[in-house]
Amino acid sequence: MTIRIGTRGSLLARTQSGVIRDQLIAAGHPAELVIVTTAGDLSAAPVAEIGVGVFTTAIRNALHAGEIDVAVHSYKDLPTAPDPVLTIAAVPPREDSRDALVASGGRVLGELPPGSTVGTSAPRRAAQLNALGLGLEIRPLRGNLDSRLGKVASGELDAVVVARAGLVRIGRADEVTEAFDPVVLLPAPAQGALAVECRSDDAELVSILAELDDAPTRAAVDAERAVLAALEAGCTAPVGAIAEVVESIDDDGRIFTELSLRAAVAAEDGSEVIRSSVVGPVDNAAALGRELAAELLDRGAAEVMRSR
Ligand SMILES: NCc1[nH]cc(CCC(=O)O)c1CC(=O)O
Repeated sequence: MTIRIGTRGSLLARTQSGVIRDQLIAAGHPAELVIVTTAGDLSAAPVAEIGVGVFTTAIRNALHAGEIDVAVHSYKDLPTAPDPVLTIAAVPPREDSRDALVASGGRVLGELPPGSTVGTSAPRRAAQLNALGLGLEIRPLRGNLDSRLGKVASGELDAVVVARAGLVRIGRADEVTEAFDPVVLLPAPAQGALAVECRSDDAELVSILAELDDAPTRAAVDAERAVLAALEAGCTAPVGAIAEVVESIDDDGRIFTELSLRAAVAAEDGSEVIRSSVVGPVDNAAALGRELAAELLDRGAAEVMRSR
């Protein structure tokens, strides 16, 4: 039986799903891609308007209906609410989580004069860019990566900000003019990670896919998404979060691993940014995320998010 992998039709989606297909085939499991058209592919409106799940609902529906066996999602596009009949059977090793600038003339952010136009539709990116106080003009941006980059090449925009992982996957990482340190621009929860999903009752497939899972990436993403869920925010919220498994040394000089989590909530005009961080056990990642979200809420995160 050939495993049918549902994917969006964009170059990015087909490429990342193709990697999973190839890994399954290499492990002895015949697999093929099935293209599924999603609302996000049919509309050019900002995601904040067309709603959460625009890229993933149609693919999940195809899984529910048994038209496909596996879905490969960009993890950051998945709503935080779990689907009752589906399971994320694998979170493969994460690609670069950083946001990246692609600017004309090979410029880095600091070389863009006030008034420069920077394309992004993510409120999170707009908020954090505005908070830098560089006088940049943030412009809406949608569409596939190719058309986004085209707006810089054509001169319509001075720069765009996109996920570096996407450019790596489609082989265009060389066009990045600056990869942002998370201190400057905190990425979206789960940015750069994939979620490989199937029906929970498909036990054989669950165990086949589990071979592709990377435990440190899963822990990081669980923590980041728990922040988002606890803030009751979605993928279009002005919330950034990044977690990493790090090595620490205890009082007796023994090395052990911990999960380091940072998050930020920003007002869209950049007038306020609340940042916080926490370090804790790797095996309770979601609890760490909830702990950090509670601290952000204590410090006024709900008001800051509402201000957009
Ligand atoms: N919201 C669209 C989206 N979903 C996933 C990626 C990039 C790849 C990733 O984060 O895994 C992108 C494009 C972008 O944010 O620039």
